[in-house]
Amino acid sequence: MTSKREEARERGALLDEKDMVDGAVAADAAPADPAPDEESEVPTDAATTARRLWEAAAGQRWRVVVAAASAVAYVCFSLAAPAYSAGLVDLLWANIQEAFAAGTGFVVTLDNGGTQILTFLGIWTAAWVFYTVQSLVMASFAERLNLGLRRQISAKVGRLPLSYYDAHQPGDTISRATNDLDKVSEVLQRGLLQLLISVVTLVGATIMMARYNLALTGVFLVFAVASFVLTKVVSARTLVYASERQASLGRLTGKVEEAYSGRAVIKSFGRDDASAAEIAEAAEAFARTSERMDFVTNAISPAIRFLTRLAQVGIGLLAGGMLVAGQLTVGVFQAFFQYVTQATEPLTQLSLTVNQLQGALAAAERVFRLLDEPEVEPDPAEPLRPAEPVRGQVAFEHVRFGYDPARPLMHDVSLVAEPGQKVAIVGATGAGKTTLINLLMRFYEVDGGRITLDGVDTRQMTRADLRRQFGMVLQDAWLFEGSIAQNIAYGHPGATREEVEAAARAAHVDFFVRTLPQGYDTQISNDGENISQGQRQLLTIARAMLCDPAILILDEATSSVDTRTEQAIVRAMEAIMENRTSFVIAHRLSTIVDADLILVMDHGTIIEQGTHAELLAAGGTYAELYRSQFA
Ligand SMILES: Nc1ncnc2c1ncn2[C@@H]1O[C@H](COP(=O)(O)OP(=O)(O)OP(=O)(O)O)[C@@H](O)[C@H]1O
Repeated sequence: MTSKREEARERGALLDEKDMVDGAVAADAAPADPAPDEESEVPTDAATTARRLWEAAAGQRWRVVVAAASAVAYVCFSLAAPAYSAGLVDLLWANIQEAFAAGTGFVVTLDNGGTQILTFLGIWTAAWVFYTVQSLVMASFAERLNLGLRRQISAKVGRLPLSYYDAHQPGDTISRATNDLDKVSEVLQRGLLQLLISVVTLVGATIMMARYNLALTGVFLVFAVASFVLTKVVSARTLVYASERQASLGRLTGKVEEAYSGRAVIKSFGRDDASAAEIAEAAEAFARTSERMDFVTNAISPAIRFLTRLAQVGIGLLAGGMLVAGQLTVGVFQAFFQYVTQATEPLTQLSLTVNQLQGALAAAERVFRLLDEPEVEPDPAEPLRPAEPVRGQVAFEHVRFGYDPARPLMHDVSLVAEPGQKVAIVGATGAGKTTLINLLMRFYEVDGGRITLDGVDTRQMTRADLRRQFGMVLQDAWLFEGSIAQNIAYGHPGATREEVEAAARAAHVDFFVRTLPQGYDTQISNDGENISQGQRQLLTIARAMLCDPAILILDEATSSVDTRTEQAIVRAMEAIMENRTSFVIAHRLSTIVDADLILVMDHGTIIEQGTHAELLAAGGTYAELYRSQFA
């Protein structure tokens, strides 16, 4: 949607020059920083978030159970392999020595160690199979959970009130359905079971070591505790740096987005250099935080590896002595080393995996926060409908409203638009013209009083029923990617080509469409950038024509179109208003002198209402405005 500032910039006669400049400068200076706690890497309530994720996984939980069982089986087989290899190596060693003593060569057969070698291979194959099963099952679990959450988000955004969108950047909401869910999925796939595997491996390998030799295990444990403490300290720093990096990335993308969307304003105010400098500064900050983050994460693994190598050297020296003294066999010696290697791997992983899990829980928490946002009031269970055909009588009865309930904007607005009347709304920028329409369409709910359509309170109708009675033609003519015919038929997808063309003719846009090489099949790209502002508006008039609504809301032609197009728009609007109640947000008083009712708004309230002649005779604000424009 075009921003208020852009709309204000485009408007003509009633626009205050100073507001326009202020608005544009404000656009330039608007902060785009995300709220710092929005992208936190630490969940505020990990237990609740984990429980909710578990609840969200209803129907999929068996997958976690299967994956966890497979993971444990994988660890058991991996731990069994070195122990089995100890016996195998000793057996082979004994057989080799025996063969040498007998002066015969040694050839492996099924009887002298071959069966054991095959069994050993079988153990590793089983470990590999279980690892593959857990990866596959966990991947499908994570993606299905994600799909469910993504569906919930997609349904949720339709139920969020517009006030939510006023208070949140679009990027934030999109980020919930993309980055955050991706993070949850990735960590669930790799992190969750990795944690289980790490813990079970560490404990299991240590027990196996202890079965062989307590002294050597003691040496290992000393180094293990030292590595664990080191990773803990480093991972705490990583969390801080990760949050800083995330925040600086948010600032950088915010600045780039701002520079992109505001490029015209930035250029018109000659602020290119300032904007580029801000981006460069944000990029510099991002590079600095990334550098710190990368250094810490990259430095930790070699540091831990150094410690584990020290452990291996220490254990090697000790175990070598024991081997020579005959306290250890060769098989046990090598098996012990395999356990040391198996147990040190989780040590480097553990703290970082915990960090990742925390980050994923924080991401999931943000997703749940979005899902918990208050929704629009549900439609009534037994909705009312105005009698068909809808006549189009609209009444505001003592309406009270404020975007922020603490700061009321409309105090007591009453008006009646009789069927078929043309109602013009005038007032300076920010007077509340759009707000009146927002309430009429129930984009926002009134705080007091009521609005009726043909005598039925609009809150007793479903929003869809209510909005079906309205056609809106806004200055911000929204077109989507598709053909011109599809764009015209947007509110009436089943319309035939003849109906589309008839609507286009009535909206005086048929001639223009026919000049295009592909006519009605011309594709509109990138929000209609290949179509001029005036033509876009004519297309949206044709769109409204095709729906044939009882009531029309028109935002009058802008001053940004040429006189011929403007005349076409005025003619099209006159045609579409015929025999319908219409609300016209007027920017030029010349076009509304024939209105049946003129509402003059100021500070959210209707300060005068009547016909042109009545208001002129009253000699109030309208009369003054009219004289200032036509004096
Ligand atoms: N979504 C919103 N959230 C909070 N305040 C808003 C919102 N939209 C408008 N306002 C405020 O409500 C008041 C009336 O705004 P409104 O958009 O109705 O004026 P308008 O007469 O249509 O102005 P313009 O001619 O510039 O479009 C203004 O003070 C505006 O700042």
